[in-house]
Amino acid sequence: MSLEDTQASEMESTIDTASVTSESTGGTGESVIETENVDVWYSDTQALDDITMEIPEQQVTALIGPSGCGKSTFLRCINRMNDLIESARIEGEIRLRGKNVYDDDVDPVALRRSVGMVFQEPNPFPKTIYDNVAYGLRVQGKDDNLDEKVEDALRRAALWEEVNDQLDSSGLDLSGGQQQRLCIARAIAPDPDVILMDEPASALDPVATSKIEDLIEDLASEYTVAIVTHNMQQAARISDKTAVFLTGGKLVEFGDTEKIFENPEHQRVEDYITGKFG
Ligand SMILES: Nc1ncnc2c1ncn2[C@@H]1O[C@H](COP(=O)(O)OP(=O)(O)OP(=O)(O)O)[C@@H](O)[C@H]1O
Repeated sequence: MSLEDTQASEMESTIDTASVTSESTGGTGESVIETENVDVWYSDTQALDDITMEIPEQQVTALIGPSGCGKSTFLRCINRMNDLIESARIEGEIRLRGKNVYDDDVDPVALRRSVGMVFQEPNPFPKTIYDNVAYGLRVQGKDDNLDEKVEDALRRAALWEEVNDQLDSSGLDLSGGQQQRLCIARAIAPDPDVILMDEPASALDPVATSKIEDLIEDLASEYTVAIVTHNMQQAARISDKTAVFLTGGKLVEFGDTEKIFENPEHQRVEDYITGKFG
C-alpha cells in the first residue's frame, strides 16, 4: 500500500466525531473532560486533527498509538502544558467540568493543580521525601495538618510502608520505581480532579511497573486518570476506556478497552494492536 493509500484509508476510517462518546462501564458515568474539534499545530506541522472525545470520571483512559501521532500533545493540551511551547497553537475546546480551560479567566497554574501530571522519567525535586509531597500543599497554603496529609498521599501512592522511617532523606535517593510513586504522591497530595500520566512506567523494571499499574487501578477509585502508554498489554490490563490515535494526529477509535482490544471497528486499529505496525 502506498503512503497516500495508507493515509487515505486512515482518513476514511477516522470516526465521525459525533460517535466518539462511549458508554461508561464503571466510575460515575460523568465526563470530567470533553474535547471538541481540537486541532493542534507546532508552527506549520499539524499534531492533532479534529479530536472530539470525553474522559470519564473515576476511570482509567488509555491513549495509545504509534510514535508521533500526538498522544503526548493531547495530554499536554488538557492542563495547558503546551502553553510553554512557543510554536504550539490550539483550536477547538477542551472543557474541564464544562469550563473551557482556554478561556481568558482560567489561570493555567490553578488548572495544573486540578489536573496533575506524572511524566515518563521520575522527576522528584532535590528535596526530602516529605518536602516533595508537601510542596503543592504549601504552595496552595493548604499546610494545616501537613504531616497527616503527607502520610495520606504517600499511603495512597503505595509508598508509605517503604519510606515512613526516612521522610527526611532525599527523594533522589529512592529507586526509580519509588521515585515515580513519590511523584504520584506529589501529584495527588493537593487532591487534583484529574491525573495525566505520560508513559509513567516506561523507564521502570517489570516489578516496579507492576506496582505502578496496580497503583493506577487503585487511584481510579478516587481520581480520573488519563495515561499515554506504548505498552498494549498495559493499556489492556489497566484501562477502562482506550483511545487509539494514528498517523496525522487523528483519533481513529475510542471506546471500552475490552471492545477495542477484542473486536475493534477499524482494521488499522486491529493491525496496530496486533503489532503489524508501530
Ligand atoms: N515541542 C514540539 N515542537 C515541535 N513539534 C513537536 C513538539 N512536540 C511534538 N511535536 C511534533 O508533534 C507530533 C506529535 O508529537 P507527540 O509527542 O505528541 O506524539 P506522541 O504520539 O506522544 O509520540 P511518542 O509516542 O513518540 O511520544 C510529532 O510530529 C512531533 O514531532
